[in-house]
Amino acid sequence: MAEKTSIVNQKGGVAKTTSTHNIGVALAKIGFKVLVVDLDSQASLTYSVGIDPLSVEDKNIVSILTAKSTVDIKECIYQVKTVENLYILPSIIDLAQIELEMFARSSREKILERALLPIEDDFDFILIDCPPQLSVLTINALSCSDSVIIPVKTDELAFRGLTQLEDTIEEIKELINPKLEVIGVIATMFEKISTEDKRVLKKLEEREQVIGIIKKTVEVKKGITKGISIVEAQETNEVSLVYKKVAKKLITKSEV
Ligand SMILES: Nc1ncnc2c1ncn2[C@@H]1O[C@H](COP(=O)(O)OP(=O)(O)OP(=O)(O)O)[C@@H](O)[C@H]1O
Repeated sequence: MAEKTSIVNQKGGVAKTTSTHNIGVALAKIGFKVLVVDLDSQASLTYSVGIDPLSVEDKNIVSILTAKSTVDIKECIYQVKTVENLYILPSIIDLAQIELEMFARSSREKILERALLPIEDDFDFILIDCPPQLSVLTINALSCSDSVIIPVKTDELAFRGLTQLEDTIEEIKELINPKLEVIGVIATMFEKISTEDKRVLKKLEEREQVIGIIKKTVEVKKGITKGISIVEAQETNEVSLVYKKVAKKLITKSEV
């Protein structure tokens, strides 16, 4: 059965998508079969792996989360062309609309878990890129995951949002999913020359299990329009090495 990990933070623009993509590529390159799930209606992860959401309009995450869906999830999963062993369950803009429908259903926290059940044994790892809200979609991701990775941008506002996120994770552990384990925080877009970044990183390290520090660099953005992650484009780049280290943490967790 796949190790399922949510990449989560209710703050926007903290590198959830970038982290999901790069950790997914790192795991796939080792030889694991990996599914990345785009749970964000902005469909950034879908774009990042080189898929136009319009080209998957009929078969995507919405198809399987909709009430009374009869679509086979296997038909909604696409191979990422540039990376062997990497697959995506893509998103489209309509995902925002089905949240309301999901909210009205009973067992609303378990809709994603039920949807993923038929393919769990087909993958070694499933990474879920969560939306930037503590919405019913995020709750679904946390409810079905074995573990959580939290990307946090090294600025004061991002740091302040952590308590609310950790409270939510604790509540989900208590009420819905006792197996959920926080693997740690990735400090993202860190700029060494910034005093604020250094101060926030120090506070993060004092309070959290920091499993990686990702520097802010233009190299990360470069591949996005081509659908190529930095772990693919520049295997030995410092950022790639950190994402590979984080991937190894997940492997260790899955072996326990
Ligand atoms: N290490 C980095 N250096 C420079 N830019 C980065 C880095 N990591 C991510 N970015 C850029 O920051 C922006 C936000 O990143 P990303 O989309 O991964 O964040 P997110 O948390 O998924 O956002 P959202 O909450 O909107 O889904 C993107 O333009 C991305 O290319």
